[in-house]
Amino acid sequence: MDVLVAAPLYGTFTYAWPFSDDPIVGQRVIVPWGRQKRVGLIHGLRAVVDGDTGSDYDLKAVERILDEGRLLSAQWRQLIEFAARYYHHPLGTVALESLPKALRVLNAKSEEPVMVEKARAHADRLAEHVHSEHDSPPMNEAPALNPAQSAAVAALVDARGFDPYLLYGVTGSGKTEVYLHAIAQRLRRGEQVLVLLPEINLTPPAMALYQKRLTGHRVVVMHSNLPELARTKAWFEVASGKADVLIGTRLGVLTPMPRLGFVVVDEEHDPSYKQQDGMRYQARDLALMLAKQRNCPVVLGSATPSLESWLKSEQSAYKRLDLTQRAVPGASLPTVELVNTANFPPKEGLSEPVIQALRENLDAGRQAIVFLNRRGYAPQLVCNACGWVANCEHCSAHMVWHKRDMSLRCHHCGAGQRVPQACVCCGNQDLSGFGRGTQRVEEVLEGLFPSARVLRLDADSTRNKGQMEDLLEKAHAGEVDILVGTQMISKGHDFANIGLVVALNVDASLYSHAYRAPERLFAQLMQVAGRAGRRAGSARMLVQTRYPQHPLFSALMAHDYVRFADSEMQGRREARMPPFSYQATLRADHRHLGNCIEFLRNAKAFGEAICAAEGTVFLCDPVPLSVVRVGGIERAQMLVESESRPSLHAFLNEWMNWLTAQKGAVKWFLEVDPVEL
Ligand SMILES: Nc1ncnc2c1ncn2[C@@H]1O[C@H](COP(=O)(O)OP(=O)(O)OP(=O)(O)O)[C@@H](O)[C@H]1O
Ligand SMILES: [Zn+2]
Repeated sequence: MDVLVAAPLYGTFTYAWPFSDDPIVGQRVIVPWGRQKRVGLIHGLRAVVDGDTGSDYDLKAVERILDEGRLLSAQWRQLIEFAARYYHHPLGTVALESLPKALRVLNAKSEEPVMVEKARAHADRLAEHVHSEHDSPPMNEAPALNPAQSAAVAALVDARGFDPYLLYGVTGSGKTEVYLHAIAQRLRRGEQVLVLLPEINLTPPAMALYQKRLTGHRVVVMHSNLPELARTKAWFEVASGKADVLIGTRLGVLTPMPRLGFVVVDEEHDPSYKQQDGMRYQARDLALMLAKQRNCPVVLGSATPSLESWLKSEQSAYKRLDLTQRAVPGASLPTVELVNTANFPPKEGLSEPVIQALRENLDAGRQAIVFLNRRGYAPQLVCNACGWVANCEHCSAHMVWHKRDMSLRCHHCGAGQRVPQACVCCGNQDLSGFGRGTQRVEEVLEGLFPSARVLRLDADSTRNKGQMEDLLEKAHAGEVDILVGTQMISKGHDFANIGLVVALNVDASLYSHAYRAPERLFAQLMQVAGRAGRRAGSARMLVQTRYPQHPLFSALMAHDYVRFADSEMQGRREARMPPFSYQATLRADHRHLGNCIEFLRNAKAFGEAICAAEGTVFLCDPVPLSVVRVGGIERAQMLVESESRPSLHAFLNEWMNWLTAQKGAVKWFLEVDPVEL
């Protein structure tokens, strides 16, 4: 019998079956694995004929059966198989790592953790799902839809079979309301619904809203920060078909949903849908594949769609649903103003017009957002005498100064240390921070507006359990006057009283060499602008920049996504960049960069031999990553491109055969559709 095991090896492993009950594909078992035991998943059955091969006698036997019946359906395996194939990742790893930990990791005594039985029993106890066309769930407190929303809902309710939609709705246009109405109707047909959100911090408000509206239905949430038991319970509820709606971050897409009938991907443009380690999948893309396999409609929603999705809608592969107005009567998009820092040099990061606007906004009793995408106090700690800069010992990066806990921290490898009393080079005690992060801006704001309640929301202030919910609740309850934060506060949240948004530090991304940087910056600025003016009353956004003439800003000031997308698309088309070409990168990691480069050169030479005849796939030269060393390991990569997706994958298949055969100390991995280059 063929068993999948989580191991960085391609293929299945064959074991003997010593039990009288028949094995079932999709059942979990315990198998011996070297000197250990591991959870395996039965993937295929094959009859071993007596004396068939000489190796039969050393075929190890399955030790225990973990599930009474089939745990994982053929439908689920179909998606997992697609993902493994498409991302060229070992199937066993993909399959097992998509499960909650309790279902794939044995306890210290090599037994299944008790948690699994608890979670399973919990789901068993839940009432069997019943539905009827007549028991319309009461949509409590739902506002009456406007005509554009109604049209969108009608399309999504009527959709049958695989049918992708792009819900292009400006910020605050009531996309959530469209999802809710469509979902309520689809639930009446007994369908299960998957709702993907890009970030954990968006799940608590979504959960509260969905539960309130969809009374009588079971709504569960799944993300990587859930306690293990809660996640395992949620998994069984969804996989048994007892839960009706799954609200999840990207890992939600890999959860089995037997009654799946509708898929929603909110904020589809968001880079967080891309997994950045292990199998580097794009959850939005997998959600589309899922909908295709399950033959059901899927809606991608955004005010700033990814160029990939926008192109599909232009080619009519996705049907577009437009919401062009804000939903709340009297609400309007903020006016966007640029503050030229050449004319208004910032003091401590804030220019005079910004300070003035903050003051007026406070006086008007409204909340403000100050957005900058850099956490910590200062990105560098410098000696004012000799110019020494605190660098990470393990990475080619500066240490970030975190003033609250007097530490220096590396944002690449996580290394931390106390701030030195004096320069380690010359002994001078005059050290200062260069540049500013959210903590420093928070401090500056507290100094400027002593009576204002300033609150910081970033990865550091929300590290402890429940902290993020508490802070967001405060912001929603109006117990905060100025919110300082990273992209965490910039998207999705429906704040009621934001009268002003200030964007700082945007210039670096304006002229970044990364080809997706403008797309990302534009989306970020549109999204954070979108937090303002969501109820009646006017609102402003101020962007501090040295380059006010940049074309990105004129589109931003006009809230004109389409103009921006058109011009960006034009550039990509001319340069044959995605979405007009398909890419993969091969990364190599080793203590010495030279070894990485040599490995990649060999891979390139072999790759060129494969594709020489065809000429449809192009291999670029290996290059070191911009942050070359992280945690003592040096990294390099090479890009592979093709204008044809099938050609690229045909090439990658062959290339993988060579790569997997390589022995040596260089660690490598392949990334398909990379976002960071
Ligand atoms: N038809 C309606 N009438 C009145 N208010 C509405 C209506 N539809 C939605 N709203 C309200 O409009 C606000 C914004 O809606 P929602 O959060 O769904 O916007 P969104 O399109 O998801 O925006 P974003 O892209 O910025 O996240 C919410 O407070 C919502 O309750
Ligand atoms: Zn480091």
